[in-house]
Amino acid sequence: MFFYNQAIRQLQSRIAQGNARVQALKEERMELTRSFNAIKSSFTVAALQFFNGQLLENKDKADKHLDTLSPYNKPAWEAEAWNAWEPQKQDIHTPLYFGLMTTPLPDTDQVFGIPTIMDFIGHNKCVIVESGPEECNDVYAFFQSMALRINARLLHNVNFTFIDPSGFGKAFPIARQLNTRVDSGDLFRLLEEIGRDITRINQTYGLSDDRMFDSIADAVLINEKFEVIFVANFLKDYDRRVIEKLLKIAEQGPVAGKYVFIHHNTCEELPRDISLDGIANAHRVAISGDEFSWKMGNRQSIPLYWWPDEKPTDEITDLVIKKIKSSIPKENPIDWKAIKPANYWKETATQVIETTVGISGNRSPLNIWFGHKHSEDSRECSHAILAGMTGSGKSNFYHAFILSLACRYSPEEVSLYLIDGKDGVEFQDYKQLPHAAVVSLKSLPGLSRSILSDLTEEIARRNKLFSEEYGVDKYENFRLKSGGKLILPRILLIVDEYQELLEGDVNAEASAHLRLIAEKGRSAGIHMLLGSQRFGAANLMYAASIFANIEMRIAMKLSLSDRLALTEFGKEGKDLLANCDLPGKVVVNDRGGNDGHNKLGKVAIIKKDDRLQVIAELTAKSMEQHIPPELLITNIFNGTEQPHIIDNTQLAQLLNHNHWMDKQEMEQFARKEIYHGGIGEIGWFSGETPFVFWLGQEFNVRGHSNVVTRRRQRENVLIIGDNNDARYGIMFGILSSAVLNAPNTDVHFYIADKSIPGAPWSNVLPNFCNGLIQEMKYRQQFAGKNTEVINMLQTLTAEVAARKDIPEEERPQLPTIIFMAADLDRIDSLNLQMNKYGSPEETEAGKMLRQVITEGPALGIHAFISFEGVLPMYNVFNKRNLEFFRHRVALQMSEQDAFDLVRRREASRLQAHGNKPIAAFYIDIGSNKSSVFKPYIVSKGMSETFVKEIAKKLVNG
Ligand SMILES: Nc1ncnc2c1ncn2[C@@H]1O[C@H](COP(=O)(O)OP(=O)(O)OP(=O)(O)O)[C@@H](O)[C@H]1O
Repeated sequence: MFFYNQAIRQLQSRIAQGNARVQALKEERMELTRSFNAIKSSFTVAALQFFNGQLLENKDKADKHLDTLSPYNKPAWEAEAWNAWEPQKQDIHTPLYFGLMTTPLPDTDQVFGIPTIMDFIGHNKCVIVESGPEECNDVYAFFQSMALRINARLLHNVNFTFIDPSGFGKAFPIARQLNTRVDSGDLFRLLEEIGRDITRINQTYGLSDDRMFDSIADAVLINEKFEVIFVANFLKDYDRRVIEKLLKIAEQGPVAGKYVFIHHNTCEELPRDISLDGIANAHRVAISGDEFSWKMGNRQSIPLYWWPDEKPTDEITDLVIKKIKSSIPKENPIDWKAIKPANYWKETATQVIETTVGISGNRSPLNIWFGHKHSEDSRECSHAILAGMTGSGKSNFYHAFILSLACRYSPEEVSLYLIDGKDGVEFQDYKQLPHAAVVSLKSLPGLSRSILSDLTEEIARRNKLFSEEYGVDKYENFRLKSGGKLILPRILLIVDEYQELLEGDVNAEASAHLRLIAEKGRSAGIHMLLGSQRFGAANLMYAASIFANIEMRIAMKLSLSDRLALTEFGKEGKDLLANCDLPGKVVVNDRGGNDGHNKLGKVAIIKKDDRLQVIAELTAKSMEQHIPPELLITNIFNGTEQPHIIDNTQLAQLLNHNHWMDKQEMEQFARKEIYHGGIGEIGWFSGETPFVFWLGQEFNVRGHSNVVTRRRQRENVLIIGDNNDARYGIMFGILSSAVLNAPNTDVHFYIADKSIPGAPWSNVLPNFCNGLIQEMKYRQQFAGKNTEVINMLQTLTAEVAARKDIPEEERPQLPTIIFMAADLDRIDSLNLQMNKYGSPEETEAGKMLRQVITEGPALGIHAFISFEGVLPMYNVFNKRNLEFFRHRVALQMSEQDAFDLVRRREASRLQAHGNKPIAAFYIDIGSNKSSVFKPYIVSKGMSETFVKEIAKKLVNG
């Protein structure tokens, strides 16, 4: 019995044990189900289907299903899938594949596996991966994979930061292939920078847990990017400040679009009062030994084994990155919204000129302004500086800025001086812009400097005018006091590549001018915007005083070294600049770079066609509105090219007068200051029948070198030089000017041309005679053959004799005679002959020539004689005949010849800057006035156009 009882008890106990085991198994199963259900919530439908057993039951079906996954979420890096992959816009919120999870199925020897996919972007999550020291490399491999998957997901909208103080970056070989935040080497500073960025983004866009970075409209995000921060071997070589900062970023970052992956090496102990468990928003995984486990929150439940996503091969990494880089950045260019023509020119520049160039932050306008704002604590902003490396979008900035300004303000309000300091032709299209007073392309530094000097003179002129005539001390008060009676626009000087101005500036002239404009420009209503690759310039003197007056700082993408070395912005501005990684992104600060006033924005892009259309509309508007003609003059200067006579704004005044000016009008025009569109020739008295002939463009903005002849002795012109294109260009300029001085009743032409037949320049003078002079019915004679030239001299000497017989008081009525003769040394009978004593003597024909030269000018017959060199000249003239030429023009020649001809060394140094542009020297021996200029070019098409233009305007009116 006892035996049975004992057996029964044993049985009962085994039953109880069995029951307990069944109960335990039941509980285990229930726990398993609960856990799986919990896991389900973070899996996509795709994953669930595997979970439901399909992976095991039907491998084919499962494989098929795998095929439908996008490469982003496909386990393993399959070359085939990524080869076919096209980077394109996608839903950034879909979960991210991050490894394979397996678990042994209860009661079977089968293993169940699912791809794990975590909610990431937009889910306020960070990731903490724990590992022992042995598994560090597995974690780094996993991070590499994550970085590449995230990059493939977010394409150009993400930046990465890799932190690896103990391994000196070894953990992240992929870093060099991705866009990374610039690391100055100071980890704490880097994290501080990220922290400030988070604050700024939260504040700019009003972000919170309910309204996270990813939910802001795409359009607003044009200025911002997601950022993913990978942290290797956490705790080894991380100091306390860094740890605290990092954990804060991990917690706070996701709202502002900054996500952190931390690798926690568990062999390093956390400081006692710091716990990673405190990070509520972490996905946590652990890699320990050969067992991987998945924790849901803090709960360790079922034995799940996590196989982290493997590192992609180098080939796949290269392939994916290459595809991303060559895809077009998904950035939203901002369209330049033109103001409607009906709304052009509605603003006045009395206090400020201000315009929008793009948008900043949460869609507020990004403005650039100059002047004095009485609102906003009465601030002034006189000048601006813009820095951006090549490709940063500087050119587009200029276009957007110039044109939106030109649409808002009429040429009576704003006048532009545009200088392209380097080789660029950026401002080419603005030659037609009615606001452009000066457009200078490919300028030689000397020219650019002269523009600055021009502006400093204008400052002095304006300040004098304001104080003496209006009793005020600044532009704004002048505007108010003058009540619009005197029109004086604000002037804005824009110099691209301003550092070029300082090239070869031994006397620091440019620096001195810049300083003066910087300090004194504001009161005169003269502002400047200097642009360059970087803010400073090596040769800039007085930089401190210049920059102290440049309140507006504009920075686009800068080279790393320039950004780190910046002093023009505070800490905040420098941080913000890290965001300027695409063309058009810009940081603007209108308070001298002070923190708290930076705006990160994007410049609107304006296409070339739109640009040209706006310019055309503005030009048309300037015609309708009867803007004073002197405000519409554009002085064009192209540094390396010869100028065309059409670009001569003084001459254009005569041309645009639509009929020849009468003597009084001419006198008025000639005496008007060059700055106001006149010739600046105060000694012009119409009683002396003066004529003005232009030779070429001076090496300054407004100047056009000219010869003014009067009816006095010695008023002849010599033109010497072996550059025939230039020499004939000068003659062409003289003849064209003559036509503009007076109608056919008042000028006659005698032209003798002995140029080498067939030479390119040989038809300049005949063409002129046959074309313009004939068409406009000027009396003219042309001599090409030797005998014709001799006959011409006879006619002219007879004319001299006849004029002498006319009473003096009647002589002013006689028409002016222009006698132009080229290369007369090619006529033997004009060359000096040796007499029997061996000294050179004039021939008969030579004597006639001398008579015309000596007696002609006082009688209104002026000779314009040209030779290829000083020697050929001495074949025809005695040295003493030279004194009858008050006006002398020389092209590059030897020092000896230069002294002989123009008494100055300059003529031997004309081409010191190189072959282009060709330069010439003019001197008035009488007054010692001299100038260096670029002779006009005679290109056939252009000259004909010009000639036709003259005929059309002056004859037909
Ligand atoms: N605001 C913008 N938005 C979008 N794209 C822009 C913007 N600004 C410029 N880009 C693009 O960037 C490229 C470079 O622009 P841009 O020529 O203005 O730069 P840059 O700094 O003047 O360069 P470079 O000095 O080489 O002339 C162009 O293809 C242009 O279309």
